[in-house]
Amino acid sequence: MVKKCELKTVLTIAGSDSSGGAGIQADLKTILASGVYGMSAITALTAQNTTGVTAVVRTAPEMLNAQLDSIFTDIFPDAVKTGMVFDSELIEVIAAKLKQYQAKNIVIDPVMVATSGARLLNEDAISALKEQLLPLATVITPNLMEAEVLTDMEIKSHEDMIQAAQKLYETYGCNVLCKGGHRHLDADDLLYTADGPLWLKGEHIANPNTHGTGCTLSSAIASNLAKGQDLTTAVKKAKAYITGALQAGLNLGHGAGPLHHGWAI
Ligand SMILES: Nc1ncnc2c1ncn2[C@@H]1O[C@H](COP(=O)(O)OP(=O)(O)OP(=O)(O)O)[C@@H](O)[C@H]1O
Ligand SMILES: Cc1ncc(COP(=O)(O)O)c(N)n1
Repeated sequence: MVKKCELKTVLTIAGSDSSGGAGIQADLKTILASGVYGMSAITALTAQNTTGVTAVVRTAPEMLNAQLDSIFTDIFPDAVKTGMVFDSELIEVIAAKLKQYQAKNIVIDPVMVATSGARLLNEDAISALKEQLLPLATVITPNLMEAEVLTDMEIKSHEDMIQAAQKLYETYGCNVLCKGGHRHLDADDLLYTADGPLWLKGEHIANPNTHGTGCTLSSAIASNLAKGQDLTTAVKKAKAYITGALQAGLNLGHGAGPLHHGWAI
């Protein structure tokens, strides 16, 4: 007789990256490395590698619906993260299912464009993302460019990051982690909650292999929330995870390569 084992569970709703560096694959690696059980609902298949995306096929809305029903009616996730959601029809399905099943600990990574330049969210889906998904989030994790699009502001300084995060917090009623990975002098992220702004300081690591940093960070936050950590602890530990995964210096592929998951093992 095998002894019973309990694990917390995380669902990622995102696109598949055939090279394993971002999307569903990065999410599941991070979730596993965090000691949590991972599940996936795939929004799109991408043919992609470290140099770029060559093809995208989106999942039919009925199929995304069916994946979400299968998951929520059996193994209820302790946390959910969303990544590439691609278009407004898929966003509608996701928002409806998150509401129907009263999902908790929702981390929304408002993925818009891949590091390599490919669009992962249709231009006309930005309003659906804002109106339907962001208000459901426990925390949203825009990078600087995404925060600019969502706030219609130019973000250059630390002060701009605070203003943008505050605007998002007030408009959508969710906590905000504004990521500073694209800053050149540092990699300071800003967490904005009911307690106001909190800087998570980071040194810029000179590693060109940053494919999937955003996916990894949001999955680590979701895993930590699933384990019962409060948001600030979850985000601080996720920042430590991404820093270690970048410092490990994995070097694969001909372009911006993937991260080293399980670097601490
Ligand atoms: N070169 C770096 N040095 C240190 N930390 C970094 C670096 N690049 C990214 N990070 C960290 O990685 C996390 C993800 O931030 P980033 O701004 O890269 O998100 P993103 O653009 O959404 O990621 P992605 O490249 O997957 O789209 C943040 O915690 C950020 O500070
Ligand atoms: C399926 C999928 N989801 C997300 C990203 C963003 O990651 P990055 O900005 O590092 O390319 C991606 N490239 N592919």
